[in-house]
Amino acid sequence: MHNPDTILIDYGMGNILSVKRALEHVGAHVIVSSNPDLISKARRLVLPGVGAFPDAMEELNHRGLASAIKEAVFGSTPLLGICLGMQVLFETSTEFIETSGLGLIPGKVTSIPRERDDGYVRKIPHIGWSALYSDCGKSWEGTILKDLAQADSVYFVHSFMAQPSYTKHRIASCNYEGISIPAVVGVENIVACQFHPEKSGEVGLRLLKNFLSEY
Ligand SMILES: NC(=O)CC[C@H](N)C(=O)O
Repeated sequence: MHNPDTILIDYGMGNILSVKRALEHVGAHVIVSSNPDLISKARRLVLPGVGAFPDAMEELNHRGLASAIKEAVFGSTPLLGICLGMQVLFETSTEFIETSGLGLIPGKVTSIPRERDDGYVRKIPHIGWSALYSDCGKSWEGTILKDLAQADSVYFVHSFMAQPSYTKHRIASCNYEGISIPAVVGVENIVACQFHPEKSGEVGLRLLKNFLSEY
């Protein structure tokens, strides 16, 4: 039996319902909350997000959620960040204007480069299914990717990419028109994915189920 009470953090930045439905489908008892007290005491947290980085940070800060999330994470609460909810875990982003993030993962968020060395211009945003592969041959045991196969595909929608400062924090990447994009990162009790597990069919659901069992 999974420990109940996964708190899905509501900070006004989209896609809450589809993430809630997907988590419930794999057996989670989900509470949607924007209450800093509840969040700082959660058993497990999910931080979703769609939109722009500066807006997300503004919401997290003025609702008192940035400090609640940090308190929880420093107290070893497992946290899953999804898409923009992954990017805000990093130190800074250059989306629109350089903005500080939560700083829980060393590294920065920068735009996906448009120009390739051979002159080809990438389509931005990166929208669609891309295959995951292990970074530096790292094992996926004990992570949200447990039991997934190399080259299983997941659904991405983004123009920016989060780049961990340390390769040890990279768990999986995808190759988008010749550039390697970090797709899953992990630091201790934090794990985060750039793609949308709630839009990634069976593979996405398996990954959410792994979050409940492994974290
Ligand atoms: N899908 C999104 O909300 C994208 C998040 C972020 N603005 C990015 O472009 O990477």
